[in-house]
Amino acid sequence: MRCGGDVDVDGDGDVFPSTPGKLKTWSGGSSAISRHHVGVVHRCFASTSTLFLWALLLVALTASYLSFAGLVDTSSRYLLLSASRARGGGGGGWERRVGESARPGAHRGARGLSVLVTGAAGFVGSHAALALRRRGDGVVGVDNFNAYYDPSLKRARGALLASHGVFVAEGDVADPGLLARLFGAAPFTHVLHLAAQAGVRYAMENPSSYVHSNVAALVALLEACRGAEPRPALVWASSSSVYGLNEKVPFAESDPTDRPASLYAATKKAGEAITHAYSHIYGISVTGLRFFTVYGPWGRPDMAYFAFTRNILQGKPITVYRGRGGVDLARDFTYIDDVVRGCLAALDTARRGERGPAQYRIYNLGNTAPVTVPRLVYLLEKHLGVRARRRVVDMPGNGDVPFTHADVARARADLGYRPRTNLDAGLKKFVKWYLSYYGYSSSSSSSSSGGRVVGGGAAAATTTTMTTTENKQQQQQQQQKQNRGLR
Ligand SMILES: O=C(O)[C@H]1O[C@H](OP(=O)(O)OP(=O)(O)OC[C@H]2O[C@@H](n3ccc(=O)[nH]c3=O)[C@H](O)[C@@H]2O)[C@H](O)[C@@H](O)[C@@H]1O
Repeated sequence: MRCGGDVDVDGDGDVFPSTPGKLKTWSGGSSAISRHHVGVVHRCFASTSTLFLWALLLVALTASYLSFAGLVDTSSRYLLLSASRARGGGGGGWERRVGESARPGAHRGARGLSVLVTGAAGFVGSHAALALRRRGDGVVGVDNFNAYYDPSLKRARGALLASHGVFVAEGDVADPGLLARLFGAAPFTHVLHLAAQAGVRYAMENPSSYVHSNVAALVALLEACRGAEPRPALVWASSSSVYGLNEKVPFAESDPTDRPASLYAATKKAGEAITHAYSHIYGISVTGLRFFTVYGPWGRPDMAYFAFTRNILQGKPITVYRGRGGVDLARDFTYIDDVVRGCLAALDTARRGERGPAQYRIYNLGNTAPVTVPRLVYLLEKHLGVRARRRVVDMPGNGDVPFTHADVARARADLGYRPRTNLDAGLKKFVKWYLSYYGYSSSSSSSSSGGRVVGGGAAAATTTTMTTTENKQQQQQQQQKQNRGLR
């Protein structure tokens, strides 16, 4: 029995009992119920004006509840949105900037691609993003600017992209919220996925970073791609390291890749399997590019050619690994411009939105001319004009492989890929850039750990210790050239 909601349980004068069960315990006999009933009815409905007041109270309570619920809903949505914006480094204009940067140019000859480049502040990513922008494609970058190597170098690449109108969103590709915002803000036709945890030997120090960046982030990206409208074609960076302990040379895409020598290689191999599954199930066009030891200006400080240069200039010894039986190690060192051309050709030839099975391709992008590590050191000495202090040691069991050598027949046939730069010419360009960026004695870029620059290493204008006025002028001219482009 309810009047305005409740009945007095304890008979202490409270009108509103809390539960029907309490009503039962209270109702000792029919007369009691009846007496109480009558009393309550009497108290509740003693007059019409009381009834009217209760009705008014009810209406007011309901109205205030509804407006409070609406307020809670609105404000929680607002808070969620704010949190997600903060994560994406955004603000009011974030979506607008993504949209503008993603829009292809309208000039004649433009291909009209709209490309999301992950790892855009990285070595290959920054070059590829700028090359796309230069030919008129829409480009948006994303990068987490992590500290695997000197983040100031990544910031400098990012600044260069910004000066060419490429917006780089700061965040982790493994964050589905960030990806949802990016895909919500622009209709990307292609994704060039270059974000990764690179480096073969660092996997022994920090294995989980490889699982996070090379596996979890890849899956997050594929999930975003499959839900995107239009659905973008994916071109991504695999690695020559997938050939692992393979001894047949040159390495062809059809060779077995089931004996990885490092966790890095294993995660890249896993990436090939994962992208195949997504391509098969969801019909996503996928192209995996196996890069062969890419080097060049604006390169990665953790790689041998870069770390050797730094040490040679500082008069520090370099460690040259030697293979079993004293055999020199060799790499199919590939110049950055050749790799970028391969990336753009892969994007241009990716088929999207067709009926039938989705395109799934794998290509080697190498130089087809392996060079030994001692020869690399000799070439660096030549271009730097400084003798290296070598420390030759047996190759430690750290995931390294003795040699790599690409067969690029497939890439040549399908992508028109033809590497043009030999190691001598490429290192000459690298050394020129290095000296213009760091100067002849780059003290602040010197602290290293496992070949990684841990701190310092900003743009030439702030870090060089060049001594002569002539050098300073030369450096300023080179800096101006850099501001016009990466190469
Ligand atoms: O091609 C690839 O797939 C890989 O190429 C490079 O890996 P790596 O070829 O090992 O390149 P470096 O680390 O620059 O080493 C080049 C050569 O120098 C040797 N090395 C390296 C470091 C050192 O201190 N001394 C030394 O002799 C290595 O053993 C290797 O033979 C990249 O670091 C990987 O991210 C990439 O995926």
